[in-house]
Amino acid sequence: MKLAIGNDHAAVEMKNEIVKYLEGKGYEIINVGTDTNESCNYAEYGEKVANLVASKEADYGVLICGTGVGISLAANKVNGIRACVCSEPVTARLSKQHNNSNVLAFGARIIGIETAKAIVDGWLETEYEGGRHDMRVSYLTEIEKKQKYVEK
Ligand SMILES: O=C[C@H](O)[C@H](O)[C@H](O)COP(=O)(O)O
Repeated sequence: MKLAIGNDHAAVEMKNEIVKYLEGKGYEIINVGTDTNESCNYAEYGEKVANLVASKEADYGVLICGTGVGISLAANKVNGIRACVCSEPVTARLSKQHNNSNVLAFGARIIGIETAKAIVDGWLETEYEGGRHDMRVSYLTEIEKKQKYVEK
């Protein structure tokens, strides 16, 4: 499985740990995050990962910034992306099972590395359930198609 990973300056160390952890488990990683502590814009990295997932160059995306919020907001602007910020594994699992999330986000300033690993494990191990959730998840795509308010 191919995973795209992105991060801003707040999450370089955690990104490196997570990349090492996931590579150790056999995942192929496309790292498009920053590798320096120089202040940068999380939105650029959320966009990069989202585009890799939307274009199917990656199966899933993992995003890390200070809180996970800004970088997931950016990813969710890309059509087809369902990015969820999770600070514990139960929400991460349910975001896949019920919401078919395709991008996982969390905050390097919010959680520790062991929680981050548990969140990533739970999310990657869980499958989308389908069934009653299909029409709800499909409606998210319908919202994208209906979008008409463009901020200039
Ligand atoms: O949602 C945004 C992220 O948490 C950023 O990592 C954070 O805003 C960066 O903050 P600072 O510029 O103070 O390092």
